[in-house]
Amino acid sequence: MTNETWGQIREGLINRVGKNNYVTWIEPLKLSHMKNGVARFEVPTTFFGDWVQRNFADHIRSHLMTAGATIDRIEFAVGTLTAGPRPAPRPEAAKAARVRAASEDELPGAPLDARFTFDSFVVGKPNELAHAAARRVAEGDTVTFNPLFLYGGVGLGKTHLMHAIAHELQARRPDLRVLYLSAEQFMYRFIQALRDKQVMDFKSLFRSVDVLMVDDVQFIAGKDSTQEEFFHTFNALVDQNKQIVISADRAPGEIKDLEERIRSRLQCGLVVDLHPTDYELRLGILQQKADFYREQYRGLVIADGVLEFLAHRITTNVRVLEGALTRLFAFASLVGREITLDLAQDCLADILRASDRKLTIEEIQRKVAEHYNVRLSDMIGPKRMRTIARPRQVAMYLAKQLTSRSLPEIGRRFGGRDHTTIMHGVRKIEELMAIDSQLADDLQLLKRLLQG
Ligand SMILES: Nc1ncnc2c1ncn2[C@@H]1O[C@H](COP(=O)(O)OP(=O)(O)OP(=O)(O)O)[C@@H](O)[C@H]1O
Repeated sequence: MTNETWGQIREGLINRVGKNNYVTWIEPLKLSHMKNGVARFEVPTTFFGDWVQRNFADHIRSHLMTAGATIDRIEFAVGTLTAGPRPAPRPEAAKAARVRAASEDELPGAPLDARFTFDSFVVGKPNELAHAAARRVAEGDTVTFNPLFLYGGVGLGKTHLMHAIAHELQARRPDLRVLYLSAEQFMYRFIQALRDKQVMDFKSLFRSVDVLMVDDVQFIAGKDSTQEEFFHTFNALVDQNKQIVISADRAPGEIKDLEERIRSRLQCGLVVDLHPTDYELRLGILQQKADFYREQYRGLVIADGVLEFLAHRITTNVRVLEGALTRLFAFASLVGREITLDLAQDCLADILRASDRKLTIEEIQRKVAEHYNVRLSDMIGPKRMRTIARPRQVAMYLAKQLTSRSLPEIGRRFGGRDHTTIMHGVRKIEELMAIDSQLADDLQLLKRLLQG
């Protein structure tokens, strides 16, 4: 394959990586040679090569393979043409390319996943506020809250919502310069700019955007100079009334080793929580994905009750839920069978087992404390009055019933109590349940809440 042929086929990558990324990172690549399963591209800077390697090499490789080439590896080299008819670039040309790589027109964003749109985002009680706030930002008209801070546990849709905002903005307001990247990529770029003595370029690039979206911001906690730079970028953009969207796995106040001034700035806008999914949301997501798979695997039948079973049993996170459904459809199509409950149990045994194990003693303590309106710290503390000791025993009982932890392990999580204390608590609750219907009802409710 020649560089000219590459020039013709590379356009197909626009759909995979998005227009911005295509122009910034794919177009400047020159194919220098392709032999022995290695495709080598010429790039303007080492940073450029590293970035493309990390973010787009897999896409490029699979694109080349689709075009009929056999490629095991993609390599990037700075301005060295080792084969082919093109002469090696002159130093001025390399410099011009470097300047272009950092010029204002190129945004160093991460690729957007085309599947993460508002259309494919299922809204339920746990995420309705985050969704509404994201929609508002995606209108791109006025900056009402700055920053929008989205947080929540693993796999609950933070990245999905951020990509959806970016897609929507690109469609509605193509004039806006929207930059989405992870906090890790922000740091990586910053360090690279320091190393290449291009900090001014870095600063002006990040200050020139209209919307900045930084995913997983907890990553920069404890990284002093990155935090410092982030803080200045943040302030400069807020001063210009440019929209910022941030995501993290926890609330700003709970991110350890984050400078106080950054924490307070992050709290200035709207902080919204993506709560753990509930049964209805999980079922909604499964139904949407199942519709998609029915299209892909025509003729496959999924028995009634299977989706409900999965929504009930897999409560960890949406990524696991999706993975389970993907595996189920793939497996059923391979063996040519209907997707029944039995098939699901067989095929997903490991996921179902892992999901069973996920309930933690901390969650039990939290739920019980909430239910009885006592402090979480009292669950592990020393207070002996009945209003506190009884809920604590309830939590001990549930920990024994709903987790596979041993009595000494449970004891350790209840403030280092002895296993005999836990045993006593469990027995006490068993006795009381038989005579106290209110307590029996409480336990039933708590079990239901905890098991999803
Ligand atoms: N409400 C939802 N509707 C449809 N799909 C969802 C929803 N929530 C999450 N997902 C899907 O679950 C997967 C994980 O979501 P995402 O990557 O956005 O999670 P995250 O919160 O960013 O997780 P992490 O903390 O690991 O970065 C994605 O495939 C996403 O499309």
